[in-house]
Amino acid sequence: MAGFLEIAGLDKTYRSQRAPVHALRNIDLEISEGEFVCIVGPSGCGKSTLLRCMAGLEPISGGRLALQGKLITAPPQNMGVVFQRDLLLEWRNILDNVLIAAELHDLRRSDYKDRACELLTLFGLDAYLDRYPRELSGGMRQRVSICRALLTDPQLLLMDEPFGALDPFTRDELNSELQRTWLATKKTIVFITHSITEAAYLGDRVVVMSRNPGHIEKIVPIALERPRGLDVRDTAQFADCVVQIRETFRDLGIYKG
Ligand SMILES: Nc1ncnc2c1ncn2[C@@H]1O[C@H](COP(=O)(O)OP(=O)(O)OP(=O)(O)O)[C@@H](O)[C@H]1O
Repeated sequence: MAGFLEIAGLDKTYRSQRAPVHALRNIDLEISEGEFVCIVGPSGCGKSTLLRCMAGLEPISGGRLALQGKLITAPPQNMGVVFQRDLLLEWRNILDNVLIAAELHDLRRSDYKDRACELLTLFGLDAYLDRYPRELSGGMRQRVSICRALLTDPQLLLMDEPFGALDPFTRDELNSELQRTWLATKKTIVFITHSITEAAYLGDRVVVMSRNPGHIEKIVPIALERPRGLDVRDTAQFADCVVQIRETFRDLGIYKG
């Protein structure tokens, strides 16, 4: 479905007692249902701002932002969000942490318990239902936060640097798991990352952003077959995609390597 998520001429300026900050300028982006879109860009180019606007957590200053034709003015029901910090509640066990998503949507916990267990099993955490967050590794904690975001079966999943704090092995593992989940469920995913390789591995398209103020510089389609094994990253086709993205940053003077 074309135009599942529509962003047209979006502008965002933060206003406070200090000088206004023009964070986003004239963002145009149409995302189809079931698409996996990655957004990559240097620090401060407005990636998180854009995601928070999509999540209805930040008002826009101009332009249009709509999900399935409905303007986004508050967090939509059919959306899940995963942040870099897992935001788990330390005093709740893993199952109860996942079930928070039902409580937040005013849904009955008992109706979602089976689904929570299914998701935790899918992510290899079935032996940890009654454990507490402090007993889990960083990768396991982030898996729990993905299960929480998926609990109410949202059509749209927004992910802000979810694997940025993880070691490279765990990050690879979660990249594969996320792709597998996406292929099985065909959710629409918007995924923010600082890693060009991660973006090219996961995305159907990679949106390349630049700053001052934040804007879209280029959109690179990634025509690699699915499912993608991690070794796709060793292919010439993959290298071509990475070079296209990296060259954009080099031309902008952002990437000097
Ligand atoms: N609440 C806020 N009030 C004022 N300015 C803000 C606010 N949040 C972000 N900004 C500014 O907006 C711009 C974009 O910030 P944002 O966090 O969206 O960038 P980013 O690309 O996600 O950065 P990073 O990759 O470092 O997380 C920056 O100049 C930042 O200082």
